[in-house]
Amino acid sequence: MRTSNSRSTGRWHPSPPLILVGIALISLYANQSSRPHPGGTTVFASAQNVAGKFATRAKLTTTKKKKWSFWGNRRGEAITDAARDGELNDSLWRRLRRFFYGDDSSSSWEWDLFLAESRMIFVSVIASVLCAFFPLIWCSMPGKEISAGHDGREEGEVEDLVCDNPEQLKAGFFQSVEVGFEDVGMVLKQTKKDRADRVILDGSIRGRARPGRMLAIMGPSGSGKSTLLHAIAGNVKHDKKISLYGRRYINNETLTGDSRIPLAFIEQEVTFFPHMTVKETLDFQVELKMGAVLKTKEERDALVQDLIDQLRLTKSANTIVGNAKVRGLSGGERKRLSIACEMISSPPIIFLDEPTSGLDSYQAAQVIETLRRLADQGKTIVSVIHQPSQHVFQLFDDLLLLSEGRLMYFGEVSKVRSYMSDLGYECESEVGTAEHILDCVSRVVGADAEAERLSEKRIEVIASQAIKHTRELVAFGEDHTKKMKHIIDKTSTHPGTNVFRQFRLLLGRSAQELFRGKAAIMIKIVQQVSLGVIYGGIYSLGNNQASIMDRFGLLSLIIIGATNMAMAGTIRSFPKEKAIVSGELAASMYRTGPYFIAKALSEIPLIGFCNAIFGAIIYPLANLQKGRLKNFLGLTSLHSIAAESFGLLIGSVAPNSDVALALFPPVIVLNIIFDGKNIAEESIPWALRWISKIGLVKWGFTGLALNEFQGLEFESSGPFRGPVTKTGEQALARFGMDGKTLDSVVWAQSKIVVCCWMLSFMGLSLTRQKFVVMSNPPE
Ligand SMILES: Nc1ncnc2c1ncn2[C@@H]1O[C@H](COP(=O)(O)OP(=O)(O)OP(=O)(O)O)[C@@H](O)[C@H]1O
Repeated sequence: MRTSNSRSTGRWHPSPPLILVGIALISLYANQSSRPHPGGTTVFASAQNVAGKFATRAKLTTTKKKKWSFWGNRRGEAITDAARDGELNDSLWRRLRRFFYGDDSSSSWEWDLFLAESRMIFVSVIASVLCAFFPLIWCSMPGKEISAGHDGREEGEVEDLVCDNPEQLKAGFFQSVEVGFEDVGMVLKQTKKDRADRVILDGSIRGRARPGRMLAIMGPSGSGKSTLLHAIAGNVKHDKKISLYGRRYINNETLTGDSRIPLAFIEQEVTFFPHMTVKETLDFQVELKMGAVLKTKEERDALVQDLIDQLRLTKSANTIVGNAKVRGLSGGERKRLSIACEMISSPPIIFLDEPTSGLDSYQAAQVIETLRRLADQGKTIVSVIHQPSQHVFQLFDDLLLLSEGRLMYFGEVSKVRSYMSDLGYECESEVGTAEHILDCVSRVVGADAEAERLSEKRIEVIASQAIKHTRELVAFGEDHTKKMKHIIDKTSTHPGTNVFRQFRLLLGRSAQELFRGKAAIMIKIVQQVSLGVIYGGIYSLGNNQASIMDRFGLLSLIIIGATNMAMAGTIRSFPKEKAIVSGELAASMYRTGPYFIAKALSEIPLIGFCNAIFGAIIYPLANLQKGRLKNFLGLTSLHSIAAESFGLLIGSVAPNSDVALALFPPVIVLNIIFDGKNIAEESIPWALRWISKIGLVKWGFTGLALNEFQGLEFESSGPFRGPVTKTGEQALARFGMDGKTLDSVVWAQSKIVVCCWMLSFMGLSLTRQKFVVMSNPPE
């Protein structure tokens, strides 16, 4: 544990990977739009190219070893000179004119080219601002601070406690931890002026959780239990309508409002990759979290076995975790597995939000007994618990009782029954304590008015007594101006192992999940076979004039179908995975880059296999051009990868699966409209032309059309559709595909894949959870 008196500024800084993503995107854009020497421009050169577009000095290096230097807007002239000298090929000029003007016929092209370049400078500046500085702008918006600065304290009063590695958590300051809190309140501001703000926690809440003890937070539904648990942990999700205040202490030291206590937080719903066994899940997490500390496999295996034994998971060690669709662990075992995962770095404090929800009484007792054993080892345990049995209730040491956001009791579990009796709310002998106290603090609604009034009065009495009682019981130092501690837990921002190991582990997990999901694989195979048979049964391509239209129709259907399947599949499945991955990224188990690459690579074999099945059926049945099957498989596979990346992008930026699914239809419709044959490039409105450049369907269709039509010859026999077309090249010219090459298609699809990954990476980074900072309680 390091300490320092410097206070962190707490502003978000654009991380180097994000800046690189921005630069790379602009470079790709530059390469796409102004490549003076196709194939000769390096990424470095295009990055410099972009710098030139920012009206700064730029040098362009080509493989021809020619060097040009020019200043800002002289670049247009330089390109003009180069073009005059024959250095600049004609297609760039055409592309520039088409992109910016919609035609390429003007003869005053030198001046126009200069204008076009100037516009590109403008577009590039906008793009650069959006790509590279958007994260900075976004995170600088009000409420985006993620660290110190909101507690109203002077500089120098805060001491940073920097925790660098998991071993440090166990030593020193965090070895044996008491967590205290007082005057905790939360108000939900209403946006409509005529409505009063809603009090969720009333500011009367105080208590402490001590090492070796278990604190239960109880209360009727909606009383604020989960909110309080998150508020103490520093985990309340950012919402500009929320105002949170209070004070928190660790071992009697005051914490800053933005400190997140280094604890294990086990949420109500924990999701795992369903096809991994208990042991595989723990192996994976132990290696990622503790790889740097536990260097040998024996050490890691020993920790995994220890966790399995402690959490009583021995019998199910080789059972898959499962989920609602796949049969696996029982609910209680899954809960204990989630505790085991959180115990890997041996945190001294464990917070749990309703660990027994959805479990039968036997399983609930097993989970709480497990927690009891951990408390007996010296851990500090705080758990929200809902209607516990008497046995489970008695396993806890302390109780914090809430009703309607107000404190009703804080103290020992063993004393609460007599405490309520002393207040005049005697419990009948046959009623359990937990049941009785919940009855005491629950408002009667919908019964007769008298019962409602009495329950209201009872809550008032208990609440006012609780404030007095707790003030006597829980007192923290009154000197609130003393130095505060600001916890910087670097163990939660740095993965425990290097990127190559992260990549290897993530690749293994993705592949395992994919290939063990036999039902999903079967569905994909059946889809491919049925589509192949349907298309093959309808189309039988000959060489007459009508076969030209048939070919274009079939290829278009193949591409639209492949786009639909790949994109929709990813959009449906990724949000579920994102829930797990976001948690793991937030816990900094690994970086986003290795995750994306591993995910994409793991899917390639299955994509290739499915396309091979489809190709093997459709090719002979539909009588597509012989000798082009290999290219066909490569192009459809690349297209599926691109469509999956696009789906990944939508899944990453969308806040939930509903939004992701709502985005799918407009995206696919736009793709189909701009697929290269539904609207002529010249007729596309200027502002929308970029869509056709990044159109998935367009590039996929172009690729298949080039592969199929090039080298084909058609008979002059009917039925006729317009003038006689003799060669495949003439047919391609109908849709403006003459002069295009398969290389350009592969290049464009690869750029789409890379851009989608990068944007998904940014999406995941930007949608990372932020938390509300606790301010000082009002005086
Ligand atoms: N961010 C928020 N925005 C709107 N309402 C909120 C927010 N956080 C909490 N609330 C409201 O505060 C109240 C308390 O919620 P909380 O989840 O803490 O209750 P609880 O006691 O844990 O309930 P349960 O036992 O049913 O889970 C609820 O009415 C909830 O709707």
